[in-house]
Amino acid sequence: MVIQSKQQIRKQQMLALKDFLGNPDAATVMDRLYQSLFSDPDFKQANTVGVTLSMAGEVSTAPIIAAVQSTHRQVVVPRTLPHRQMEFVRLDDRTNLKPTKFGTREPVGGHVVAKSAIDVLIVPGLAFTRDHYRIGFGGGYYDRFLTGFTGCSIALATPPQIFDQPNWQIEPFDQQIDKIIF
Ligand SMILES: Nc1nc2c(c(=O)[nH]1)N(C=O)[C@@H](CNc1ccc(C(=O)N[C@@H](CCC(=O)O)C(=O)O)cc1)CN2
Ligand SMILES: Nc1ncnc2c1ncn2[C@@H]1O[C@H](COP(=O)(O)OP(=O)(O)OP(=O)(O)O)[C@@H](O)[C@H]1O
Repeated sequence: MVIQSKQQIRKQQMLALKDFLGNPDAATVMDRLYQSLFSDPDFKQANTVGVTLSMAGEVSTAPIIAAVQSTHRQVVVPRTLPHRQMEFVRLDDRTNLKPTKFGTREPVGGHVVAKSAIDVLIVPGLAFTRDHYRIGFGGGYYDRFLTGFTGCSIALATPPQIFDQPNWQIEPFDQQIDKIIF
C-alpha cells in the first residue's frame, strides 16, 4: 500500500467529493444515507444533535437539521475559537449567522451548549475508513472536540469518501468515530 500525506489525501478527496456531488445520481445515494441516519437508534433517541452548517462541496447537512427541528429537538452548530477549539451554539430562528473567511457560517452570540449535553455529533470529513478513522479539513478542530466527548459520534460517508483501510499515517491525536454510515 502506498502511504500518502494527509494533505495529498485532502486535495484528492475535495475533488472526488465535488465530482460525486455534481453527479445527478448523487441525490439517490444521499437519500439512502439520510434515511439510514434517521433510522439509527442513537440518532432517534438524541435530544441534542451537533452538526455543521454545510458549505458548497460538502455533504449537505440541511436535511439533518430539518429532521431534528421538525421533531422538536435541539440542533447545535459549531463556532471556532482560538487555539483550534470549538464550542456549539443552539440553532433556532433567532440565531445570527455570519460568514467566516474559511467559507463556513458561524453563530454570533447565542446560547452555548456544553459538550456533555450533546447526545449525537455529526462529524464532517473528507475520508473515512472502515475501522472508523477520518481525515477532516486539517484544522484539528474535531480531533480536539472529540477528546472527552461522551455522546455518539456519527459520520455520513459517500462512496468516494470510504477507504478500506487508512493509506495515511494514523497519528496519536486522531480520534475514531463511533459510527460511519455509508
Ligand atoms: N461546514 C463546516 N463547518 C465547520 C467545519 C467543517 O468541516 N465544515 N469544521 C471542521 O473542522 C470546523 C471549521 N474547520 C476549519 C478547518 C480549517 C480551517 C483553516 O485551515 N483555516 C485557516 C485559514 C483559512 C483561510 O484563510 O481561508 C487557518 O486558520 O489558518 C478553518 C476552519 C467547524 N465548522
Ligand atoms: N488533541 C489534539 N491536541 C493537540 N493538537 C492536535 C490535537 N488534535 C489535532 N491536533 C493538531 O491539529 C492538526 C490537524 O490534525 P489532523 O491533520 O488530524 O486534522 P483533521 O482531523 O483533518 O481536521 P479536523 O479534525 O479539524 O477535521 C495536527 O497537525 C495536530 O498537530
